[in-house]
Amino acid sequence: MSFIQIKDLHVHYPIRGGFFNTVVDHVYAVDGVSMEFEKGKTYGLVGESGSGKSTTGKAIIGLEKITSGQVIYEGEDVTNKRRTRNSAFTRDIQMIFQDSTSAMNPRKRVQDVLAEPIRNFMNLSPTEEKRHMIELLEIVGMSEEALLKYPHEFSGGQKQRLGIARAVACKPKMIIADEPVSALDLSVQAQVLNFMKDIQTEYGLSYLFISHDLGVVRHMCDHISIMYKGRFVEQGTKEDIYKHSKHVYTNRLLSAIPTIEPETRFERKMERRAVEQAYRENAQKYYDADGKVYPLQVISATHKVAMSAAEKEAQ
Ligand SMILES: Nc1ncnc2c1ncn2[C@@H]1O[C@H](COP(=O)(O)OP(=O)(O)OP(=O)(O)O)[C@@H](O)[C@H]1O
Repeated sequence: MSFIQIKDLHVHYPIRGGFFNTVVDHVYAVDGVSMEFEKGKTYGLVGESGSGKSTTGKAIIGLEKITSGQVIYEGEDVTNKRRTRNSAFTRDIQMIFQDSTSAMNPRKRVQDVLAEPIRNFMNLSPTEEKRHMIELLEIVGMSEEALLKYPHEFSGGQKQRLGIARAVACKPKMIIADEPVSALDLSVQAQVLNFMKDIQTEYGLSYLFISHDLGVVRHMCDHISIMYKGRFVEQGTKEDIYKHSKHVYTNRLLSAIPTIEPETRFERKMERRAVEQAYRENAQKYYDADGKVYPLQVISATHKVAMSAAEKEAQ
């Protein structure tokens, strides 16, 4: 049973121009995305740069204005109260970014960074607050001394852990993780990912895991949505996506996962070439959810949509 539903989400950014700086067009960053989240599951959102992944995550949590669509939380429409103080949605849904420190004030010590969500959402005495902060640091494998340090005094992996500590401070139900490990070394990536899995079990968390890397997503996610030009072109379980993908676009992302086995390297290279060729031939077309390819209708300089059902029928 899903506890969050996203219905037909659109985020369009106006493009201004001309002498009077009027709106001349829009960037259709997210263009009709729907998804549902169940408790304790991990959902992957994958696509190449500019496909609209971050905008989707930020729109869900309320950091981007929604042009149209709905966010339903525990049966209630929270579309217009996603960032209101004291709302359950604001407390329960947290976000972490590629560089967690960019979301932390560099002039604040860790104790102030962690205290912020605690003071906003939990009514604790100063002693309880300190105890809670120490517990949070323990959960992310750090000691009490970290409380008096500044964010720049930590390594990349440690900063990501601090970002996670802050995100879980108020026991959220879901974390939207936008490329949480892509700025880290491979070995540190594995540590942070495994750690995220551990706290998921401990807190019963759901994740929306945003990444351009299908290799990382395979490690983490139960359900995967492939995003292309602001829309989902394919959605399914890990099995559906990695074993039975239908899309030329998904195939292209899959073929980009590096292999370390020398015996399959040559076949993979040839496979990649064929997939790349198929993608190039169809790059200007729309990929239907069943894997069929249709011409795009150009409706503005920046926006192209799929043909209507009637037009497909006529094809
Ligand atoms: N504030 C903004 N104003 C105008 N256009 C924007 C704005 N933010 C994002 N966009 C555009 O919206 C589209 C989607 O951007 P978004 O950052 O969501 O993509 P992404 O898939 O997360 O890419 P990346 O992996 O590089 O972060 C892009 O074309 C981007 O240029």
